Amino acid sequence: MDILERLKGRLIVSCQALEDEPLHDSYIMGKMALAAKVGGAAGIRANTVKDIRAIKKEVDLPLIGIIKNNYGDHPVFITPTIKEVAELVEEGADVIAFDATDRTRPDGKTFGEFFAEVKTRFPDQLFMADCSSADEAVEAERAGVDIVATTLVGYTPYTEGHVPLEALEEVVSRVSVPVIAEGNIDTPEKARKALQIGAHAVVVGGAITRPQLITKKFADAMDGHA
Ligand SMILES: CC(=O)N[C@H](C=O)[C@@H](O)[C@H](O)[C@H](O)COP(=O)(O)O
Repeated sequence: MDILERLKGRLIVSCQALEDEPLHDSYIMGKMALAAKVGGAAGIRANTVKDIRAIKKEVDLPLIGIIKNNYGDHPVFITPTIKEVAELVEEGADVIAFDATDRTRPDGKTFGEFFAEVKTRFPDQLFMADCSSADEAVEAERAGVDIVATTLVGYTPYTEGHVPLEALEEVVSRVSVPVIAEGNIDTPEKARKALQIGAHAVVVGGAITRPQLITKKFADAMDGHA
């Protein structure tokens, strides 16, 4: 069965902890991925070569790889240049995701220029476009990506406050490639709703793998009762 077929209608768990997060450790991300698999996840999304290697030791699920790289304070940081793409191809990531927003990248390229170069160099690789709007998803499809995702809805200045599931609905109505719902899907109900809207699969991160955020939800809800 091909990768997209294996992910259809299923949950993908994003296992990420950046340097400033309590669980920043590749061993822990490997175990998070194992816990996700035991719980029924069909795929994993992971950041960095180190984490991908640790996760592959624990699970044999389809993997969406990214490399978050900060070039100064440039706002495009999810797999921003072809250098990070090449590293992920080398690691054998099943799908490679990258920022596909309508913003110039740290090396001065537009998304279109970046992806044309990527596709020429790695014609057989599956690619997923992390978008913030339906217009960007349409543009990414036109450029030739295999999957579009709502990962960055609300994270660009021009989508601030946009509701992820509403954006998903618009994306689904305007593209033909599979759409992955990702970003602020923080309840099982929202995940199911995303599939009903027409998402091919759903990525959940923080609500499963960032315990500091989960704890805060409880602590906040209990505030004022001590
Ligand atoms: C905006 C950004 O940097 N998003 C990142 C993309 O890889 C991750 O930090 C998110 O955790 C991931 O997209 C899953 O989303 P959520 O954790 O909301 O379920």
